[in-house]
Amino acid sequence: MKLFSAHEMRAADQAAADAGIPLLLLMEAAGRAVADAVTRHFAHPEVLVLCGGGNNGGDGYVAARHLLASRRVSVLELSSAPRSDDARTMRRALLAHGLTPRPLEEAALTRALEGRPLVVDALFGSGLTRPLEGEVAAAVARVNASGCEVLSVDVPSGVASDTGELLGPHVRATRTVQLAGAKVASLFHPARAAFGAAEVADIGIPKAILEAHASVTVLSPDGVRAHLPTRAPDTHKYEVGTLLVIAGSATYLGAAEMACRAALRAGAGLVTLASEGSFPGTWPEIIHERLAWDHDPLGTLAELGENRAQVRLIGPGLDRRAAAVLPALIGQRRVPTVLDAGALGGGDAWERAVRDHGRCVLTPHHGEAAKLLETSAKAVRTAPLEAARTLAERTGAVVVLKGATTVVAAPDGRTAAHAGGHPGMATGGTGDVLAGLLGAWCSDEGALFERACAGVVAHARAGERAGARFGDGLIATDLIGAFPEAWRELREGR
Ligand SMILES: NC(=O)C1=CN([C@@H]2O[C@H](COP(=O)(O)OP(=O)(O)OC[C@H]3O[C@@H](n4cnc5c(N)ncnc54)[C@H](O)[C@@H]3O)[C@@H](O)[C@H]2O)[C@@H](O)CC1
Ligand SMILES: Nc1ncnc2c1ncn2[C@@H]1O[C@H](COP(=O)(O)OP(=O)(O)O)[C@@H](O)[C@H]1O
Ligand SMILES: [K+]
Repeated sequence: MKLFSAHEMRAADQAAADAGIPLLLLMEAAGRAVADAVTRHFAHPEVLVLCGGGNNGGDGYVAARHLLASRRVSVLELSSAPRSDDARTMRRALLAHGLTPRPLEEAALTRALEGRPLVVDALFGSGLTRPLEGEVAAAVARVNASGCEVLSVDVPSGVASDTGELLGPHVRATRTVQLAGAKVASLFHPARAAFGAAEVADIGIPKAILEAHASVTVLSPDGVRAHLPTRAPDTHKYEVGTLLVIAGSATYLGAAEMACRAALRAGAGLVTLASEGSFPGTWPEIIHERLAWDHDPLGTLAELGENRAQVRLIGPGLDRRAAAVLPALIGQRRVPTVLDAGALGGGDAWERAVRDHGRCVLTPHHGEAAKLLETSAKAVRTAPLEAARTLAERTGAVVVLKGATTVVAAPDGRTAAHAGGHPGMATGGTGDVLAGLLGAWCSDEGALFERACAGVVAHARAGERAGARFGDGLIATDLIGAFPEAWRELREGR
């Protein structure tokens, strides 16, 4: 499934019109899809449709007409003269069926809500240009306070469709029928919550046109299945990807260990941890190589044979002293290299090393991305798609921008987003687990973007499984425990 900005959606509409499918046809399909969703999900005998002056209101008139056959329908409208020609046409069609919209005034709305109807919110869609205020804002507040169930058309009115940020008063929908494609706001918090249950309705725009106009893919288990690693029955450990993990410090040895454990559970052929100090070795499968950051660490690492480091993961819990050699360390081997946490150093030399390397995967959270982009974490949170794309373009690396919704961006512009997982994953170490499993899965250097996408979905699925068991009290090692079953579910399409 694709994710659309308002601009991309308008371009797709226009392309459909140019190809011979006028907007009026799309509006008819949109309104019918909304009426169908009402029939499928709500039993209310009474439906109150609120129509704005744009095309979103036009969809509302169409839905009202289709619902007349099965429900008691009333329509309140923001302006008695809709601005768009198509919406005007649809309003006339409704009049022809004997239903006359009334002005959306305070007294009329209060009276209508007393009957506890299902409210169909067709006030504003993707054409919102500024926060709601005045009478409209008051009407939205009244609808929210009424406790009535609300089905929003395309976007909950007042939510700006291109950002997860909430700009002002908005409808809190029970369900939203998005038209033709998912909107950016439906995937990112906090706006995501305003959509309630979100679905996408096909309104007759040809698939090829939709594909050509959207730049972001919404990740799903079905979408990444083809990119899960598989192994031949006669394979051996040096063929499925050996991983060198350069990580850990006296304080953060656990981060290194969790990354190594996750990599093993994600099928790495051999996992070697290079860190300073002694390693407790609670998992005997992890091979430990001692490293001294003050004494020729690059020399020690160079001595490790090629076959021990077909992929590298650098960063979880990394000793601060490693910062001095990071650029040289990144450039030391040209194998796929995942850079996480302490290895996301930033600065000119670091950026050059990452770019020259050309096979890196960066896994910043919002704070780390902000540091790399020399901006604020708030700016990254407000525009995560742009932040991930910019970083990927600047560094030539695949970027996994982590958060409640995670964005994956490739230097060639491909972008994907995933809103899975569980809020319990907001706990120390879950990022180390992701880094470890990406290390295991990024052995296919021709498909770093695809493997990163698959890893993000599998990690989130493990979080969902662990969340179902432990709730908000889940801890990072629970993800490792849940991972094999999550991987199997993805593979088998369960
Ligand atoms: N491909 C699609 O997705 C299709 C979308 N259609 C509908 O068209 C909608 C977009 O239509 P429009 O572009 O007409 O936009 P809207 O229907 O969202 O309305 C925007 C109108 O309200 C005004 N406005 C914006 N913000 C305001 C504010 N805060 N206070 C008061 N007035 C404000 C604008 O000037 C504009 O006239 C979609 O959301 C969808 O419902 C369908 O009708 C057909 C196809
Ligand atoms: N509310 C949430 N919902 C879903 N996933 C989340 C949520 N919060 C965090 N995550 C996921 O958990 C991981 C946290 O990573 P990170 O912040 O690097 O943690 P740490 O550095 O402690 O390991 C990321 O993969 C992120 O996508
Ligand atoms: K709406």
